[in-house]
Amino acid sequence: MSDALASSKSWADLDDEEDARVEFNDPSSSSSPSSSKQEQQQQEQQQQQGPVVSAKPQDDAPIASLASRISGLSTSNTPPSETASASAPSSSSPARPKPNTSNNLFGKALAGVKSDRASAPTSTAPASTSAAASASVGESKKNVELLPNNEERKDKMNNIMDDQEGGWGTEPTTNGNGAVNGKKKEEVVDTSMSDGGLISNEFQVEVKLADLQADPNSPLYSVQTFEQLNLHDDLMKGIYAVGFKKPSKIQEVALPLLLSNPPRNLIGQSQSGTGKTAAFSLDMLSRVDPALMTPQAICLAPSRELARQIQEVIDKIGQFTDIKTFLAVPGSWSRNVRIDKHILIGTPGTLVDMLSRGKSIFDPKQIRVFVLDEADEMIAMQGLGDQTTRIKRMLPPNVQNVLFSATFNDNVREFAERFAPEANQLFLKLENVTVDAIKQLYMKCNGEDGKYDALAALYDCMSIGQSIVFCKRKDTADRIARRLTEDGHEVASLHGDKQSRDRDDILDGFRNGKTKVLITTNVVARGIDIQQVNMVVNYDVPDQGPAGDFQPDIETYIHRIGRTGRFGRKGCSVIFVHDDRSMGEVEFIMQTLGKRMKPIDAMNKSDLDQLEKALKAAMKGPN
Ligand SMILES: Nc1ncnc2c1ncn2[C@@H]1O[C@H](COP(=O)(O)OP(=O)(O)OP(=O)(O)O)[C@@H](O)[C@H]1O
Repeated sequence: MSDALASSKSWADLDDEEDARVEFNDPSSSSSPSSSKQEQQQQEQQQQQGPVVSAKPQDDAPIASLASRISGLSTSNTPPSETASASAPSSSSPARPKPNTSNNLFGKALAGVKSDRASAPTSTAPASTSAAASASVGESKKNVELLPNNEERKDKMNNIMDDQEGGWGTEPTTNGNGAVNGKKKEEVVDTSMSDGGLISNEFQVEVKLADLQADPNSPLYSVQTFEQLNLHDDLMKGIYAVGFKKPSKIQEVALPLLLSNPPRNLIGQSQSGTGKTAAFSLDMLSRVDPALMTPQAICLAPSRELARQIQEVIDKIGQFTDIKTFLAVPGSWSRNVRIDKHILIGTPGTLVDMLSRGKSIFDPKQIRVFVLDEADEMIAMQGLGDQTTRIKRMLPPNVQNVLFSATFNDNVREFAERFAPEANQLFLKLENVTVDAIKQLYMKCNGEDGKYDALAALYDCMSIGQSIVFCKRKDTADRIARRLTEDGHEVASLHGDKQSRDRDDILDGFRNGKTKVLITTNVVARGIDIQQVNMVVNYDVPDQGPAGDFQPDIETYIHRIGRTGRFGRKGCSVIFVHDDRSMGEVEFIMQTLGKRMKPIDAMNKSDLDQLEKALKAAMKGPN
């Protein structure tokens, strides 16, 4: 294939697609929006408050200093000299912030109940923009503005492609302790959240985390223990119950920032599968007052599947508290019934519906914490941003806004800073955004039809553990699922045109291991955490749709491949290339992320053998 970006017929054919941002419809079918136009007009007529201004800046220097010692993260409060300094581990702990028990709004919350808390930091240095964070923005600007076809890109591509010799299956791993391939293992931890929960998985995967969490270069590394994070005893019991031994980097750095008082906004970025959910869940669980029987925290997610998953995590970590959760998704609530649970987890359309009924479902003025998971998607102008902003305007001005995602591109980042003013900020440098344990491959296919043949050839590999195949369009997902089934393979398909109940059943079937291969759209590209997924196939290169000139959608690529390689596990991703344009797009992704992808041939036995070996190794965990 040539380097040129010749547009192909199959590409031009996509022009008539409806841009749903999340997934693309078969043009002949209709989609069902979560709130009707009429209801939206009613909601728009409602009186709305001005933009939220949040907590005053305060001194987070000890925490910023902690962040700066841990490689990969930069905070808005980190002086340049510290950010540039070594990433060596330190045994010293930062001063622990103390919840402000005199604060009326937060005084009775769980965070304030524990008596033996350390003092809060006292100085009042204002927040500043991190030099390291700015540097990473500059870098990403430089990369993202370019599409392939210039000299700089070619040079960079040559460097990336030159680096492709050698095997890619099971190379030995070393860490800061000198352990090689797990020889120094002390403990075996099963971190499966599915264990003992609503959904149990017969396909248990064991992983040894001790070495990874002792490696300063790992996003799972921390210098502290959960015990040092000043959490309530009942939440500590929950953490032990789910099997967490040590916080990840994002948990260790974000939690003190989230829990300090007065509450302050936070924008947090961390790689996929590094434990962001537990970080914001612990914040919400710490801040609500169990004695007050009304919603006090809202967590929004872009899909019902992710909202359900987050609810499950909160319920498990909060199982020793009296805090109750409510799932706010289409079909889960009644117009006549007031909600008396403490934490709402839901999708924006449903929350808009609920709030359009004034205070009859719940009183928005009681909300203290507003969390956006997958925040870049939730505030994106072309995405769910409208609804999210409308919800926010109905909340009290001093609500704590918490925005988490694995990706924040430059545009979204600016918007996030306006959405969550004066926030503590934790951003990754572009080169750290993807998880190294995910082996990224690309596969040349013989035209659009050849993609199906390649997928069928990969089936045996895909069913070694569990796999997710991402398509651009819902009808493609259905079509290839049907063909694979007719060809004797067991697969399920999931997308937004399915009934809610069916969607739940299909994902549960996949989560508990009954289905090994899930063919889907971007509806589960983000957030879904199924640890035994060891392979992701990008059947179609993700693109930005008509609004983005069909350019490659780097963020979606990162989230899709992030469905594997969760919390220290290994995984493989394969992206299909079927013409010059898709090749150019894959090169662009490699260039932007600075990561090589190895070519692999579905018809080459040796390649498939290697893939099989890598996938089997990935099933056993990181070691
Ligand atoms: N401290 C910990 N120790 C062990 N396992 C953990 C810890 N924190 C989280 N996990 C596990 O790591 C997995 C990934 O966590 P989570 O789903 O929160 O990732 P995430 O950062 O939100 O990813 P994404 O960006 O894809 O949404 C989960 O299975 C969770 O149970």
